[in-house]
Amino acid sequence: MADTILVVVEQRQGKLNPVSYETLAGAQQLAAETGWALEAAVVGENAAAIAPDIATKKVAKVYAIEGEKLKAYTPDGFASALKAFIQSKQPKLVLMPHTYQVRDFAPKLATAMNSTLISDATGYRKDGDRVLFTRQMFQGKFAADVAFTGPGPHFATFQAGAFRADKIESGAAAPIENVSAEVADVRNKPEEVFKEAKQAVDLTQADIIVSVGRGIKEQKNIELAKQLADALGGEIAASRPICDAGWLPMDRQIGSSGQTVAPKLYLALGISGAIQHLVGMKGSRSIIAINKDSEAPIFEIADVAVVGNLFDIVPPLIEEVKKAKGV
Ligand SMILES: Cc1cc2nc3c(=O)[nH]c(=O)nc-3n(C[C@H](O)[C@H](O)[C@H](O)COP(=O)(O)OP(=O)(O)OC[C@H]3O[C@@H](n4cnc5c(N)ncnc54)[C@H](O)[C@@H]3O)c2cc1C
Repeated sequence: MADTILVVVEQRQGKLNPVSYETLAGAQQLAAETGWALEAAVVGENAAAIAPDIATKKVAKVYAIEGEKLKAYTPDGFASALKAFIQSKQPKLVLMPHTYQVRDFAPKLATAMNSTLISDATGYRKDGDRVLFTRQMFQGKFAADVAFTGPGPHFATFQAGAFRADKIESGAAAPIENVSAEVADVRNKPEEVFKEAKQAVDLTQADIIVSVGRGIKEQKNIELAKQLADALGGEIAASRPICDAGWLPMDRQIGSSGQTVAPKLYLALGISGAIQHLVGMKGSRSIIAINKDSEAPIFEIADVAVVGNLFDIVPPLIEEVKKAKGV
């Protein structure tokens, strides 16, 4: 077995899913700590068009795996092509972003290889020679460090926000190898690509998020946070109690049972910082928290901690943002 980490990045319809960069950043970190080589693979139609971008990200090699039976995504097609490829390369570890598509085919792939998948990991840690993967248990009440046993290749997926995409290192253009996929029978009939309901927002793509918690007190006060989000050109989001109360739609919830985000700026208004919330936003590049309780746990991860009453702070803040933007 080669001392190699293989990252399978995700492309859909010729576009790289940006969470792939986060997984690559995590894999680069792990490769640096273990001394293992890092390679990447892109699968499906247009893989060869995506590969050059990945080749600039400090990887030793990129494989573009294409084939007639991979033109449309199917779990059978992807699992079969990757099984043949991974069997031929024998990496120690295969890492993937925990996307809808990956959750669809990765269990099948790992099982087909008599291997194990640790899914939705929020990070990893080295323990001597072992690499432990951290994942939530019991609906986010506990975080467990999980280790692989038995021979590899082993499979793990990383949650969105587990690593920061902007930490990815670039390198000299790595060689690209085009691989003609070996695909066994595809039993699935490709359907239209899954899209979330139209009204659903994809907060993972937002640069700025203003998030409200129970400190906002009443539904009518949500408007204040919306005004701040609008002034900043950001999206509004919330902690679970706000969505449970129906003050904002469920697709705006951040946390272990909501979305995981990593915006450039996360502004938390009256959010205490329960672990179930933190796991959904701790990867944000910059966190500003406004809370009247100086002991609020959110301050442990905040870059800027503002202790005070949000109703005193937010209205003048909106005015200052508007002034600075010349609105
Ligand atoms: C299985 C499970 C899954 C969960 N999943 C999620 C999830 O996905 N997302 C999530 O968010 N939670 C989740 N939770 C709930 C989580 O445990 C917390 O209860 C929740 O995050 C708390 O929300 P909050 O911070 O808005 O409210 P609180 O904990 O009540 O905090 C309100 C904060 O506002 C501050 N405050 C009050 N008034 C003001 C004011 N005027 N100005 C400034 N600050 C003020 C207070 O000091 C306090 O810190 C989950 C729980 C469980 C058990």
